[in-house]
Amino acid sequence: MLLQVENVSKSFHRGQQVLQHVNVYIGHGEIVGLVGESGSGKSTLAKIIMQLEKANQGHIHLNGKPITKKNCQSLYEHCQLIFQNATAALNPMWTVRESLLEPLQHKQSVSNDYLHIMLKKVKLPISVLSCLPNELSGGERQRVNLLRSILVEPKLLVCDEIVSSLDRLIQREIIDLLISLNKEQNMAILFISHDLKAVTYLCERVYVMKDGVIVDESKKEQGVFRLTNNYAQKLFQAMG
Ligand SMILES: Nc1ncnc2c1ncn2[C@@H]1O[C@H](COP(=O)(O)OP(=O)(O)OP(=O)(O)O)[C@@H](O)[C@H]1O
Repeated sequence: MLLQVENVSKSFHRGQQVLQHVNVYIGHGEIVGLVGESGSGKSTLAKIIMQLEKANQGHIHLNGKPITKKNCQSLYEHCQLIFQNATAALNPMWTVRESLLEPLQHKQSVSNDYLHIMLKKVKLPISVLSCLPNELSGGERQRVNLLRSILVEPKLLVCDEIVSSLDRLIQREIIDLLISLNKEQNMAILFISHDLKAVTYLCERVYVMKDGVIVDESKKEQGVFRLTNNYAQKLFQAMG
């Protein structure tokens, strides 16, 4: 097992229970979806997995080892988070080259050849290396963001609504890119999205969250999820 979220609960200061006894697991190289209405707690769970928020209760295990604030360096070597707002994720003062190389500082230096190969993989021209984020389109920025995360060769990529703000064609390209990265590098993906069509296309398994509770889970069989919970069925039926 790559990632195990065990019995995680979270409430913020106002006392509202945002996550309740959440259990989620992700196998090596598995692509798993997490869906649910706005405010159901998906991003909070992503932040707890990445140790950006502290759970009130429960544990996170990576490769069978508990993750804590103290050993989160190993977490960041193996797990990367990308979120919707690609603009906010990139330093506006840094060129694309600087942004791409920054997470690799503690690793051996990366050759230009390797960087060029990887740019090709995410379908970006070499010329973007000298650009600032504001000189790129939204889709290009999200690709830079994705490349920045995959250069460290993570075992798990947590994607929080990464395609929502992009047009359909670019969404599809990014999703197909995720599929090829999953195949080539056996990189597991936790794909958090409102877009149930994208989730059905990309993910092998899905969790459905409602008001901070995982209400259903299903593997994909013959292209569809076999959901049993009433709410989960309605959610997927609504996608048409
Ligand atoms: N830092 C915070 N302080 C207080 N409440 C918070 C904080 N972060 C999130 N919440 C609350 O937790 C609940 C869940 O938010 P969260 O962002 O996890 O939902 P979500 O399912 O990711 O929603 P969306 O799909 O709209 O991104 C919301 O009611 C939100 O207001």
